[in-house]
Amino acid sequence: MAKTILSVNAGSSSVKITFYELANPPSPIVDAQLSGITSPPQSLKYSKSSGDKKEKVSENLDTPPKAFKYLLDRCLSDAEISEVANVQDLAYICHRVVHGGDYTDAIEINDSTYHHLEEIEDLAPLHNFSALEIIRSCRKELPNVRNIAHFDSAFHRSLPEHVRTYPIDQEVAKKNKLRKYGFHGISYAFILRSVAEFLGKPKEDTNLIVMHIGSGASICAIKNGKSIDTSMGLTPLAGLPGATRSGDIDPSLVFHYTNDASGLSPASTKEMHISTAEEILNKKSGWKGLTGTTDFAQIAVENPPTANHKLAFDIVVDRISGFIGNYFVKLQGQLDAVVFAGGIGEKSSLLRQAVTRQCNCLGFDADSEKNSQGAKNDEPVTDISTSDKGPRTLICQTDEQFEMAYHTIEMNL
Ligand SMILES: Nc1ncnc2c1ncn2[C@@H]1O[C@H](COP(=O)(O)OP(=O)(O)O)[C@@H](O)[C@H]1O
Ligand SMILES: CC(=O)OP(=O)(O)O
Ligand SMILES: [Mg+2]
Repeated sequence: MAKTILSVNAGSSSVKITFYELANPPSPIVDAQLSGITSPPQSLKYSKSSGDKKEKVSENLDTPPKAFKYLLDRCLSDAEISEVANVQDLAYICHRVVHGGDYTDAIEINDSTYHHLEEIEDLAPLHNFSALEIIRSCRKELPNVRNIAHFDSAFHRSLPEHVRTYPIDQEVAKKNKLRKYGFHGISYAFILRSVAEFLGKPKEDTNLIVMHIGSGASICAIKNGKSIDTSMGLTPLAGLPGATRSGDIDPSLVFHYTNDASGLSPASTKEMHISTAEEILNKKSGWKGLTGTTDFAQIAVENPPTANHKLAFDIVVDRISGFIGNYFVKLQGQLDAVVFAGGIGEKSSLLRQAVTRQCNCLGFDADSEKNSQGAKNDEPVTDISTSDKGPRTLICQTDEQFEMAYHTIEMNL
């Protein structure tokens, strides 16, 4: 029996798991995704070679660990895919861990690396806590399987010092590890490889502005295959607004919003401590704070249902365009392509249209017909540019689970 590899991607609004045959490149067997974790009802998308289907979920799976357990049981109990039924054949479980602190590459989890990850959990409690809980349960339930942690922050190891440093007292900054880390790096690594291949260029010669726009949204400037700036910071709160995250605001705002900004949020638990300010800016802001919905498909429509829906759309377009202008300058206009990715970047033609129109003066544009047709089904990269000249406008169907499986095999552990 061939060995298998499982990739687990616990995001802010979804958990996605994929089983692969352990081969180079890894070949997918089954993929199960649960979305709507922050806004019930949750829905399950289940895909294998015989086709895709959507399934209703009757249990309330409102945390990533609950969703992971449900998805795993769903795959393991599928009699049609005998390849994954036997957990003895599972060689690796790859885990997406958003914050990797100073780690610059993926690592195998053992007692010592696990404890180190627990120590840096406080840097991003809202993100790392769930991933660590999933890792803990895998180590306990499947003790013979090797667990590999892949970090969103690792891709940004190349950020220049003047970009990653905050202008604050450097003694405090060093002691408390306060700097820009950046996230969505597993996705950026997949996109860089796929786009460089599509353009027929070596990664080392490729310059891109890439948007990963999903429930969490960020943007990255890639120069000669390396991240030179990105919009998220110490935590995934900085930069662009997200489904429930404010993105950049004046930091003083929190003290005017609530008198109790530094108090413990009622959402804190014995194991996970978060302040009221963190809770408000991470969970109660973004387009949910503006409109009440976390679903961007209800906001990116021709006729928005309320003025606040239109405002939310305009804010997102404005903030994205601002970063594109900034990164265009940092790349000195030497740009091969502008890339849209992530749940929203890949699916919302309206968002792509509005952003490319706003940035039209930089020499790239989207063809309205190609843009409305969107990403081609089985192809990672689709070109939606208007002309053959200038930087390409691309959609990339990013795949963090694949990237983790691919990189695990590449690491040759
Ligand atoms: N057709 C669409 N138009 C606009 N937004 C969409 C569309 N389809 C899905 N989305 C949005 O994509 C987001 C989820 O993106 P995804 O990258 O999967 O999120 P995450 O990984 O952060 O959980 C949700 O906000 C959802 O509403
Ligand atoms: C880093 C981050 O925001 O991740 P996600 O978009 O998956 O929530
Ligand atoms: Mg995601």
